[in-house]
Amino acid sequence: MANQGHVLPLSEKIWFKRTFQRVIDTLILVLLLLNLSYRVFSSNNFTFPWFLAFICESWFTFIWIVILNTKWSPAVTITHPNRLLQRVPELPPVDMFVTTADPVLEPPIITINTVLSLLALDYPANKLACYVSDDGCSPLTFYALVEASKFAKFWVPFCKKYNVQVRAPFRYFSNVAISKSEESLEFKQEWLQMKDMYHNLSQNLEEVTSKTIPFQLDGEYAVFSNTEQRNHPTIIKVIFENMDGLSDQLPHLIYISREKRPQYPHNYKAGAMNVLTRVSGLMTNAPFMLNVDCDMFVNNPKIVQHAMCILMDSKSGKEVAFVQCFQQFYDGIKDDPFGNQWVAVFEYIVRGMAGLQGPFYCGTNTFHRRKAIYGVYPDETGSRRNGKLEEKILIQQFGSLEEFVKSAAHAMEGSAYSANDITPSSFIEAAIQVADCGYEDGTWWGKQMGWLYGSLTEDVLTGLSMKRRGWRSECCTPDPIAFTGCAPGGLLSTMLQQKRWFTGHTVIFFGKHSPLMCMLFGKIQFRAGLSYFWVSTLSLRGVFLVCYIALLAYCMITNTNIFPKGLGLWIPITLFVIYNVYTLLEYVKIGLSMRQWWNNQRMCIVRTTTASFLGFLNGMVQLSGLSDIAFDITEKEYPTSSADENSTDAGRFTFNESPVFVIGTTILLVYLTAILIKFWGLQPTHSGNGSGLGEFICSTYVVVCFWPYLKGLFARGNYGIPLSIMCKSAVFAFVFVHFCRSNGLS
Ligand SMILES: O=c1ccn([C@@H]2O[C@H](COP(=O)(O)OP(=O)(O)O[C@H]3O[C@H](CO)[C@@H](O)[C@H](O)[C@H]3O)[C@@H](O)[C@H]2O)c(=O)[nH]1
Ligand SMILES: [Mn+2]
Repeated sequence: MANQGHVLPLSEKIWFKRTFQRVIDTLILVLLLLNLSYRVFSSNNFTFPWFLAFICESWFTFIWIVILNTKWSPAVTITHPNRLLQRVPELPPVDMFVTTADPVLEPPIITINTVLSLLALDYPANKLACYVSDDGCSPLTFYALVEASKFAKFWVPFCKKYNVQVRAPFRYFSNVAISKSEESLEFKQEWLQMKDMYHNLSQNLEEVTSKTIPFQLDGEYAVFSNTEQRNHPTIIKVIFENMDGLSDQLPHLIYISREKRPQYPHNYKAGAMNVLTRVSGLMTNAPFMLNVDCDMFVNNPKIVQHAMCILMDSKSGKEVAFVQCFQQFYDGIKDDPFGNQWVAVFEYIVRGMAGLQGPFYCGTNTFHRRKAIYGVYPDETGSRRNGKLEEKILIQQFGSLEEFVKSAAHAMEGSAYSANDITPSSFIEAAIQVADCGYEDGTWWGKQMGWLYGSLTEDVLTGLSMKRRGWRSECCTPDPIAFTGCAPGGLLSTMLQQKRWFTGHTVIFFGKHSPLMCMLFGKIQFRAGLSYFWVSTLSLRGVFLVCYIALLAYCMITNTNIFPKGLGLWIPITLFVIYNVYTLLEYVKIGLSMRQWWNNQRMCIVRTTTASFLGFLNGMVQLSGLSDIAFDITEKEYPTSSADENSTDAGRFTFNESPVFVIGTTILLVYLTAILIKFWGLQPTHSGNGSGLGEFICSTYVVVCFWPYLKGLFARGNYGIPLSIMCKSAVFAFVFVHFCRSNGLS
């Protein structure tokens, strides 16, 4: 039986044929090139705006080449967990990491739902350990976890007995009703019992949260007294231990709040992940690690088996550093009004990358190979760097705790995991040492290994550095989907999230781990490296688009043109039409609506001019060392029954005084002015070519994209743009228009 497993592959990778898409992709590229050459050869039009347009359009053409390259040969990896099961004695252990950082923005009830879904995975419990990192140092989170582990003793057996699919109780009970008559009486009774227990649990947490002094900080909780979020010693608590190593019990559950001191940078999530890696290295040292954000619960309980099919595949699995599952969301607002669900991006871009050296690391829903995180090269066997496993070198790299260095050496040699007869709690003291904020001083942590520091998108950076060493990655997309999480609730949190990402991308793009450097000096392949430009230029696109949009407005206001007249105009027009029809078809093909397509197109313009542009500026500030940019945590909302009452308005744009709204409002005001100037014939007349149809179509398109802002100008309350934003934008718009007119008339 075991033999059979070796003969049949655990996973298979299939590349799709996409002839039609390739033809259209190429056609669009040809049109873009045609447009550029037209600009070069019609030199009689040569002016500064014409030149700027040429630069921007060259950039757009370059981005199209990046996209075309990325989408050219998509692949899907099919996994066969049933074959894996024939090798049960070989199933490797997996350490599971959950990060949370703020009990208010990330309510503990959400975190414990994620934890419960992990504890209930269809995988031998003695091979799993769940570590929760709490950067909020919150007794509430700890309390919630303790209560959750009590509930888990009933919940996990229930899920396994009835083969429940969604094992995060809040989702399970909100989706499933037991009306079906074919269900057994026993099931119905147990179901009601579980529902009751979960209800009590969440009520209890709600009550505790609402009190000003939730509970006395004594006994188990005494360690939390006199702590501040940014100033406290390490707290590690083993909440549950699978003492006897039984496969049908519960996995270990461990709470960690790493030490924080004001004078030490804590490096946000990357710092937390590195502490988790070290603490788990001491306690369980599993060769694989699963990383999820606190809101990303398991949607497919067999996901570990699927991922192991890829990582354990005897043929190609050895070079895979990480397995990435798509980021998908539950209860996403219909038709994705804020463009934060990324469905088409995962389907086309990430799948496209999967056909090259693999998808980028998205920060959550990822299975890592511990060895790869430790900075080993894929072909290194046993010995590491210079061929020596010298302890001195290892101490320099991994830090001075001997116990940990030994565990790391084991992990790197890939020596068989010895069933741990020592339980996690016997390592607490050592674990506290490696969670110290000074432990990493002078070591390689965050620089050459572990989660890398310096960028707010530690995920992309860390993934790139592994690719640089020659590792690959794979997508794992089983049915049902692996994990689902919580998309940002509104326009503002979406923009702030994306601004953070784009700040991080800017830093990566200009840093030593930029895709270009990885291509030149690392083992990342050419096309894979080029596909990384898709992510890492997301911020730079803001600069070019803002320039282009400003240029168009300039043309309208000063009655000049950047688009050709006559026959030449057909090039951009054809391009515009084909591009839009083509992307629409792409959406329809994967079952998305036309509305969603339009929302995403619109948000692409809004996002790029706002989040990308600001992200770029922020990134520049960070690179210049002027100030450090903080990681703003995205708020996670726990669905309450009152939430869907106003669901019809859920997709409406809401505004507030945040400066992120200034750019959009300014663009809108400038364009409205420009169009008015054109209609009232206030444009200066001169002998040259005036602005024409091309400029007019584009301006209309921009205004249509910012339509929700236009409505915001006249709406009230949350839906209206606040006066202060309008005033600031009006000043900017006035300055711009004035500048154009004084320049254009001269
Ligand atoms: O100091 C911090 C800040 C954040 N987090 C955790 O990091 C995760 C991601 O934070 P979130 O606010 O949800 O950010 P998102 O933008 O939704 O996250 C995406 O983008 C991040 C990079 O910007 C990645 O780290 C994430 O994994 C990825 O899901 C959450 O679990 C947080 O608890 C910490 O542990 N410590
Ligand atoms: Mn998130």
